[in-house]
Amino acid sequence: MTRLTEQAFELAKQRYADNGVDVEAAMNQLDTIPVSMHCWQGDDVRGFENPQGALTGGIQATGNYPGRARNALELRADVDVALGLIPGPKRFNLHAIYLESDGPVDRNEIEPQHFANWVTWAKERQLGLDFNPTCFSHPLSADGFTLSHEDDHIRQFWIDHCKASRKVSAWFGEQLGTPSVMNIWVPDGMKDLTVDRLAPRQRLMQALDEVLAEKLDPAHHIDAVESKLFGIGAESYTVGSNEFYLGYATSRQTALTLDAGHFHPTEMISDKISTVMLYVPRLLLHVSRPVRWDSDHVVLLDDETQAIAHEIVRQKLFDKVHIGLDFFDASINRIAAWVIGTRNAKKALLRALLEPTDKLRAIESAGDYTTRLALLEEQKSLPWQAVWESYCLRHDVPADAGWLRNVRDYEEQILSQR
Ligand SMILES: C[C@H](O)[C@H](O)[C@@H](O)C(=O)CO
Ligand SMILES: [Mn+2]
Repeated sequence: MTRLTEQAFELAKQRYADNGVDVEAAMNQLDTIPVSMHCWQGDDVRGFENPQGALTGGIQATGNYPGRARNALELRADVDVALGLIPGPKRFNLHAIYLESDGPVDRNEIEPQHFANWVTWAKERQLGLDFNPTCFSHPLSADGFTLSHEDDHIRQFWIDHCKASRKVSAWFGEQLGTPSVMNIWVPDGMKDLTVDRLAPRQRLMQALDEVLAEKLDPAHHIDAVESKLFGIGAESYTVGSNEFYLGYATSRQTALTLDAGHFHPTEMISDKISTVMLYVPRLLLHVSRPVRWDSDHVVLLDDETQAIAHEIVRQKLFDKVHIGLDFFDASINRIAAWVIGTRNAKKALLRALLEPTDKLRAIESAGDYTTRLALLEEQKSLPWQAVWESYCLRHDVPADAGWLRNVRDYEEQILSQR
């Protein structure tokens, strides 16, 4: 730590202490909150099953920035660079299409062995892994339906894929000593006016029940379900709507996934956390940035990211909320995208931890809304950046934008050769 950074940190510590905030305690708490980085930022959601195939399911990675990872070795090398530039605890989130195998393996036949290299890699880095069945980019999802498909055989194929995925996920948890959160998202929906909006939902409910029928050890595996408003090509009807999954997760007591891009543009997931936590045992967050639609832009340190972090911290949901990221930008350096988005999620958490919440609560319950607003606004300019820099340096990662040099060097030496 340079003398200047040290001095800035000491002054910041004093400033926060005057405000009733223990900076060391905040930093220690931040050390207990992992952020799960998603594999799919590294290769535009292509995976290794059929990387040349189209990305379907109503999601899109736009841009053609050079150097995307083309295989698991490249993806692991790339994410290693990102991991080394982000302070504090991290996890890694895999989709089923990121399997490794000598020959073709269909989705309903995936097994833990196909992810053995990922587990070895995660063990070496003391990372927890999370998982997702991949119910898109496959010939049997081409007509827009998977778990809610009318055709029994196709529906069963996706049920079997999700069941096989649970086995992989539970194996991750067992091997790594930390539960894998497995998120089920299906793209099922219709482009245009839909007459029977009920039957696909009945089928989805039954299919999910079949997927979840086997009880798995919660120490190894957690089931989560993710709703969505609409997808490209499924603008008029989404089977797995918010109401569908809120009801499903509540009645089955699974975790509920809230993706920041999956609601109407003025609806914020930060405001949903306190509601849904009254009914579901756990939440998985897909922290993302929708620009006009579910565009999955890189996460910023913006009002909504901050509001999400405030909710987690103010309600002390550390053990009940799993923080995952879900963005994929192919128009900029993909490693930089990971670093920017993940550092921002962590900055937001740190800022939330530096809030004198009890004091603000007391002011609020005394009805002094003037002071509440004044203090909330003044806090934004307190010297949290000095705390962030010290936190980074304690974790041996660059404190400022210096991390970009590492990414540029890697780009010059490795990515530009791809
Ligand atoms: C690739 C992800 O699983 C996917 O983005 C899903 O979580 C989603 O948000 C779809 O819009
Ligand atoms: Mn998502």
